[in-house]
Amino acid sequence: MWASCSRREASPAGGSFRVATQLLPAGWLLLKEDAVACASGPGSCRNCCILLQVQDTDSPAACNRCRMVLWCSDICKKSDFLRHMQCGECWLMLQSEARAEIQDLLQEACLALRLWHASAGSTTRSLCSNEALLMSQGAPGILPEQLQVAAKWMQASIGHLDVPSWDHLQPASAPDAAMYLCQVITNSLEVMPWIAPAPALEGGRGRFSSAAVIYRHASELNHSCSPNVIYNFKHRKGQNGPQMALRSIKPVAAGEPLTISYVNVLAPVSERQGSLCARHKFNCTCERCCKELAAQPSGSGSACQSWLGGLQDGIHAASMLLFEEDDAAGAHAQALQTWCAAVAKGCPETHPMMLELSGVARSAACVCAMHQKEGHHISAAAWWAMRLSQGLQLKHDQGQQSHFDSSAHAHGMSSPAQHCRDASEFLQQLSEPHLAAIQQCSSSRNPEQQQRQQQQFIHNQQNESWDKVASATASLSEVAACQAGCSSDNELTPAVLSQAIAMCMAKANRLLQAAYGPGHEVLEMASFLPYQVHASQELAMQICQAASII
Ligand SMILES: C[S@@+](CC[C@H](N)C(=O)[O-])C[C@H]1O[C@@H](n2cnc3c(N)ncnc32)[C@H](O)[C@@H]1O
Repeated sequence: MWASCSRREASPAGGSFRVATQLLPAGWLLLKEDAVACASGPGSCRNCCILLQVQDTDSPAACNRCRMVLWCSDICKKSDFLRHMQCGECWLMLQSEARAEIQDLLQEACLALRLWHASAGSTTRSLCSNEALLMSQGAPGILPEQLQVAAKWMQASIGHLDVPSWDHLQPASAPDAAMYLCQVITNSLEVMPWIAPAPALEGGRGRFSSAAVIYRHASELNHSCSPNVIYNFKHRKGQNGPQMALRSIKPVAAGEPLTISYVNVLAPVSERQGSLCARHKFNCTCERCCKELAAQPSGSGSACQSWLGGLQDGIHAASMLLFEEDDAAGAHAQALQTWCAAVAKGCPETHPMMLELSGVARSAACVCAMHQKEGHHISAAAWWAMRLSQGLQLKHDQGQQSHFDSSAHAHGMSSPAQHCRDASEFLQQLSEPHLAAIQQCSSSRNPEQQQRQQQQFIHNQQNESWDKVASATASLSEVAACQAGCSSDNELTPAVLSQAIAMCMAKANRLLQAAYGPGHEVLEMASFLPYQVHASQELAMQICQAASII
C-alpha cells in the first residue's frame, strides 16, 4: 500500500519527502510498520517497553553482564539480548563514568547504538540527520558539547565490540557515531505511555513506558502544523518496540506531500515555530503558520493557556482513538465531546485551535464512516456532530455569520462551519438511509412523535438491540437540541449550545436510567456503543477530567 500510494520526492532545499501518488481518501490506513530501533524509558522492559511494576505474569530477567538492563520475561530477553550485546549498549551501561557524563542523553545514545546495529548495510544510513546544525547549535535541553561527549562514548562502546566476528556489522567511526546520534534526534518519535491500546482492558493507563523509536517510513514524512496523516502505536508483548500505523485524516490529492506533525498542533504558532526551529532546524512555512503569522490573533496566547492545557489531552486522546479499529465510532464521540465541552464552557471560540478541534472531529467522522462501510453502525455520537454542525451551518446559510465564522474569516481561515459541513456531507454520502431516518425524526418538534420515539426506545432496549437504542436515544437528543437551539431568536451562541447539550444529556440520562436502572449515565456519548463501552471508559474519563480543568 505504502509503495503504491506514495513516492519519495527530492526537495529543492535538499533532502527528500514523501508525496501521494493517487487521491487518498480520509481515514485510509496507509501503513503499518515495525520499529527499526527502540529505546524504552526507565523501569521498563528493554524489548517490548512494558512497565515492570505493572506486568503481572512473567518474572523480570536482568542482563547477567551489565545488570542495568531488564526485560519483562525470558521471551523478551531472548529476543533482545543479542542486540543489547552486539550494539555496545551493554558495555556502555557498564561504564559508571559514561552514565554520569551523559545521563541526560543516555536514552538517545542507546537508541543511536541500536540504530547503528540495525542499519548495517541498510538504507537507514541515509536518514536525514541535520548533523552540522545539531553539532554546532545543539537542540532544546542538549548542548553541543554534550552531543560530542555522547558520541565519544558511543564510539568507545562500538570500539570495544568484537565487531569483525559479526560479519554483518562494520565498526563505526567517530563521525558515524555523531551522525547516528543526530539521526535519532531528528527522526525518533516519542511514544507516550498513556496511548497504549485499550487501556481499560489491558490494565490501565501507563502500562507501557515512554519510548523513543525510529521507523523507516515515518522518517520520510515532513512536517505540517495541519498534517494530513496521523500516527499511532500498538505495543505487542515480546516484540521489539511498538508497531506504528499511519492513517490519512484528510483527503490527500495526488502529488500533495504526506505530512505528520512533529509538534503539538494545539500550541500557538510562535511556540510551534520555536520548537521546530530548535530541534528540527527549519522554519515552518506551512499554510497554517503563514496564515496565523499574518493574522497574529490578539490575546490568543496567555488567556487561552489553561483552556488549551485541558483540551490538549482530550484532543490527543481523540485523535489517537482514531486508530483503535474497533473503536472508530468512539473516536468520533470523544472528539465531539471534547469539542462540545469546550464550546459549552465558553472557550475562546475565535482561537485557531477551535478549527483544529473541529478538524479532528471531522477526521473522526470520516474514520467512523469508513468503519460504517465495514459493518459497524454509526453511533449516536456521530450525529451529535452533525446536529451541531448543521446548527452552525444553518446560521451560516442564513447569512447571520456567527462569530465563529466571522472571527475565523478575520484570521483568514476556513470556518468551523465549513469543517463541520464537510464532515456531515461525508457522513451523508456514506450512510444515507440511516441519516434520512434521523433527519426525519429531528425535523419534528412534535411531542407525540417524541413520545413514539421514546416508546420505540424502550421497545428496542427490551429487545437488546443496541443499534436501535443508540438511534432512538439520539433522536430524542436531537429533538431536545433542536428545541433548545430554535427557541432562541438570536445567534447559536455557546450558551445556547451548552443548554442544548445539557438538555440532551439530561434526557438521555433519564432514558438510560429508566431502561437500565441507577448508575447508567451518559458520561460520554460513546457509552451507547456496545463494543467499546468498557474500552473507552478510561479515555472518556480522561477527557472529562481534562475538560473540567478548563
Ligand atoms: C524526519 S525528517 C523528514 C524527512 C527529511 N525531509 C529527509 O530528507 O529525509 C525531519 C527533517 O526533515 C526536514 N523537514 C521536515 N519537515 C519540513 C518542512 N515542513 N520544511 C522544511 N524542512 C522540513 C527537517 O530538516 C527535519 O529535521
